[in-house]
Amino acid sequence: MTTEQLYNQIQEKKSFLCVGLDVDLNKIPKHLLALEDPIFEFNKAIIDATHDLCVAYKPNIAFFEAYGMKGWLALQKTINYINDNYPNIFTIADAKRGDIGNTSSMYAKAFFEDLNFDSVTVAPYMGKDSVEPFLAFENKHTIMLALTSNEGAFDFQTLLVDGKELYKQVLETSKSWKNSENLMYVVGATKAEYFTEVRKIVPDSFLLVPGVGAQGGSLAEVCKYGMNDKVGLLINSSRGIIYASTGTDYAEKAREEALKMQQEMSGIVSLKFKV
Ligand SMILES: O=c1ccn([C@@H]2O[C@H](COP(=O)(O)O)[C@@H](O)[C@H]2O)c(=O)[nH]1
Repeated sequence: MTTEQLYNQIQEKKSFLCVGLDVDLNKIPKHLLALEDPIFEFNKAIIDATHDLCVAYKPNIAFFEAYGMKGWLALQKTINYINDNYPNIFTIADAKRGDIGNTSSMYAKAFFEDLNFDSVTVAPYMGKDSVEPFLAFENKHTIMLALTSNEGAFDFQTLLVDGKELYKQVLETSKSWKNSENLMYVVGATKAEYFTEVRKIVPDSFLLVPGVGAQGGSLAEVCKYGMNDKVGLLINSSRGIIYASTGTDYAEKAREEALKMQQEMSGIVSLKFKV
């Protein structure tokens, strides 16, 4: 999917919501556990209930890998279900990969070719040759960790390197890499006050923003400081949506939570673009 197609979706749906699919068998409604593939059935119901309110889905790969072969199969069925039924929706494999170039190429093939995700999250720590293999794929996107939503982000990401915070160095340096137009960045919603600085360096890039909902970040604050002329944000909520209820009404309640976020986004988009 191109960024233009993603932007068209945002305009059509008046939403820049990304629903995170972090499926934990200890948290899903108990009646699903009797089914052959509870993870997929859970995801399918959530996707069917929210697809018109969001523009992206972000399965976090850890939640699938944790269940071995069954988890990997559920991931494959989930991504195929989205691609077959809702092909306009942007898909993010939240895998936080990155290794020596030779290995990164194989990670990229796994997520872009085999599973056919539109994007994958990548850690920048190993530098240029660990990220460029992901960038080589046309119309696929590499979402690099810049300033993460967790407390530990302050351990390294805000340290000064040659007088500049490390996350700023990461943003600036990555712009010089081959096919850098295929980059997007993760910036946590819990650090809304940093968005102005981020936008000075990457004014036009899409930012994937986790940390609203369960982690307490504010959608309004992120939009105030982080939105660009094409919105430029994908706001993720996982637990706040998918675990809105642990009863048989879980999909309905997930829809209600997604709708609340979409309505807030719609208000912001209408105000900003006077539509
Ligand atoms: O900085 C980051 C990067 C990734 N994440 C991931 O996003 C979701 C957030 O889930 P919530 O339930 O909405 O808190 C989860 O998959 C994280 O691994 C992040 O939170 N922060």
